[in-house]
Amino acid sequence: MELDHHQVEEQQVETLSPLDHKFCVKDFVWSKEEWPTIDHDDYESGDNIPMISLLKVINGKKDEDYLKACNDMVMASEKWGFFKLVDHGVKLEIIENMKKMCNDMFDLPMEKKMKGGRSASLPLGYSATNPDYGKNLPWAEIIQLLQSPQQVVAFATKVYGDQYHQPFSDAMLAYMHELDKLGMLIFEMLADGLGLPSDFFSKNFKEEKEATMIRVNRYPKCPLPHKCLGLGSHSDPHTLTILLQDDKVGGLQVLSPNDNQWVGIRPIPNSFVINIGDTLQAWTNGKLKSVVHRAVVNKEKSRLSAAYFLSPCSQVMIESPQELIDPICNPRLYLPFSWSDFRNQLLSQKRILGKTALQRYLISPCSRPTNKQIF
Ligand SMILES: O=C(O)CCC(=O)C(=O)O
Ligand SMILES: [Fe+2]
Repeated sequence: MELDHHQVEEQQVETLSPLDHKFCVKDFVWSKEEWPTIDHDDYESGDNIPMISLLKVINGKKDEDYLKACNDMVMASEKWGFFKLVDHGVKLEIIENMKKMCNDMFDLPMEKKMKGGRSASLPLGYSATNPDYGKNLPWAEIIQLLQSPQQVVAFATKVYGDQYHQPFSDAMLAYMHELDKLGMLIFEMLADGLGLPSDFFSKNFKEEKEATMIRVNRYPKCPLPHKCLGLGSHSDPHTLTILLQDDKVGGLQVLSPNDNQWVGIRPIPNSFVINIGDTLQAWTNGKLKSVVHRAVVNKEKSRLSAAYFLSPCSQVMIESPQELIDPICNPRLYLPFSWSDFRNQLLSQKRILGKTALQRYLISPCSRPTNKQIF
């Protein structure tokens, strides 16, 4: 028998309820302005977002093919803030193993997962929905971990115990190691495409890995997908995001900087979606765009995504290079800031909706164009 709307809203949501509180579907209903306007599988308009292959790049030669791919990356990042990456060189086995380990963990009973539950002061570990969000709860379970091996092992040990944490820990660390390498290649390609020294970005990521992190989201089936969101509209504050979308079930939507319309990104097996974070937007004097996106849910299938957020060492100063500045037609937009200052500010803000985090570093907010997407 079909439930009516009211009965659906009153249903309990076991998979997203922490131990001490039972949520109902209605607790996850967002305010009307945020309701998705296009379905999770409406992808046509997103097909314009460029797809870049690294097939001819992985050999390491800086030839014509390499430079073309670098320019394509820069152009996509200027226009969309997003591109799709195929032939990326990360072994399928490493990706599949990470997905399996995360799915297995998400499948555990809540008491077990909650042994690795995040605390109020530190947003790392497991969480059923995101308690920071208050009114608009994300329809998602989340595992959020720093890249540091000690932290991964400590988390996995809390959930699985000393004897059984290894498969999870190894899978996560192997995945993050590969994504780090891929991230450095993308940074070098962006630098080459922008006419900067090749290591302009990548040299700042070398020693300390404390700030780089992974967020694995699992969005269960949702009985009310038109009023709920897996993840509300946001831009990623970090430098670069390497996102593994579910390879079958869509849900990632990008607010097109070109016409302010939501566009869905089609799932492509064995690909990554790359997007520019706020920090890289500031670092490139606004040339590369950090663009607002969100995750929508659906009634039929659960969906898994894993976002790897690359961040520089904490003391690195984010300051646009002279090459990207022209005092007359392209003046400096942001005050230099350290990643640790920005990160501390983000942690204190708890929840960032839309795209506001960079504003405090703007040199002259009033004289800037009023494009909501960019500033
Ligand atoms: O699930 C998705 O596709 C988007 C995830 C995302 O944007 C994030 O974790 O920051
Ligand atoms: Fe994101």
